Amino acid sequence: MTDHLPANHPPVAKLRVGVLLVNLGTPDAPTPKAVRRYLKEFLSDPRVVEIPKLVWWPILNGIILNVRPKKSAHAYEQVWGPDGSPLAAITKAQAAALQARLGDGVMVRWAMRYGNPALGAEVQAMKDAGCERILVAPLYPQYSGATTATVIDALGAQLAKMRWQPAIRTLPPYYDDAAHIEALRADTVRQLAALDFTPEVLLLSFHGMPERTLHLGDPYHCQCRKTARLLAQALAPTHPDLRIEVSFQSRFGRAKWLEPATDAVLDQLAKAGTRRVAIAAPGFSADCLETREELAIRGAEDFKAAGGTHFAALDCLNTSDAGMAMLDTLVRRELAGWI
Ligand SMILES: C=CC1=C(C)c2cc3[nH]c(cc4nc(cc5[nH]c(cc1n2)c(C)c5CCC(=O)O)C(CCC(=O)O)=C4C)c(C)c3C=C
Ligand SMILES: [Fe+2]
Ligand SMILES: [Fe+2]
Repeated sequence: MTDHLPANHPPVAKLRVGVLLVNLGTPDAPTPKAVRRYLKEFLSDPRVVEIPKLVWWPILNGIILNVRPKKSAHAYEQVWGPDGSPLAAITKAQAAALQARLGDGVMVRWAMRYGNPALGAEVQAMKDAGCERILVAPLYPQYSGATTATVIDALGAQLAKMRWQPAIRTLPPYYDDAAHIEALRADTVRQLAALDFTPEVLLLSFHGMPERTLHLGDPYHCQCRKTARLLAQALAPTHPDLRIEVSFQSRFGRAKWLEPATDAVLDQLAKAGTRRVAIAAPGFSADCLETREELAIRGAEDFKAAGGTHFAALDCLNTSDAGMAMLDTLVRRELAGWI
């Protein structure tokens, strides 16, 4: 069926279905230069920093991009692994594991919203490889304008450049999905059983957002709270004595962020006599700087400095059996009728 094409026409590939896993993004190297490039792209997105450009640009270019890259590069250095940034390495491994589960009829790739591999380039590469139908899956359980919506914005920008667009589906937020809660429950139980102490408190730490976004109608805060409530209910039968608390981490800038703040809660817990804490981050589908450095390193230091004796940061779902079974379920559901 290709004999009508001109001789210089690009090859017409076999039709395939594609799945693109997307996470936030990360620098290419743990150096101030690479971190600066990444932060510039990330923090120039008006969905992430909702301050008028005329006000924000001098602050970003004059102060933040001169100060923060050095500090953040030092933090990245502490978590950088042989495969690079944990966020990129784990997202890549999730794509490989999902590919193995879905088989050759589906092409699974991964992208970063900021940095590399770039989302637009991956969508183009999948279309070039014959994917006329693509499921784009932002790996954020809870929706927010600063995360999920920016993935869809970047997807739209790529589609706007394409003469021959693929058909698109997107994975909805899955904060309260039974498959998600069950994966969190099972993986938390597994990790708690492997600890060499019994925590009094399980602190569920979600990435923060400016509080203003909640009042403007962003559902993120409510979705975090619901994930936490459902997970607490699911853990109650096996862990009736475990106190479960919720906090928000990674405050950025001067505005008021969602509260209570993770560092303040760890401090208060220790000062009020809690000695043994486990912390989990059910808003992150993969471990990253914010979990491995901010929680596992700095959280442990702060908790112990305030009087705590035992501290464990649990892994995110990453490529665990429970996590991959969940992704398999969520993705197959969206691919119904396509495969
Ligand atoms: C999981 C959901 C996330 C939300 C919501 C979110 C909001 C948000 N973040 C910033 C600023 C920064 N975040 C940074 C890192 C970072 N953030 C998320 C996820 C969410 N962010 C992840 C997964 C990561 C880790 C990236 C990695 O490379 O491992 C950073 C960069 C690191 C640093 O310099 O501290 C910034 C800055 C804002 C302003 C915001 C909401 C408006
Ligand atoms: Fe963030
Ligand atoms: Fe941070």
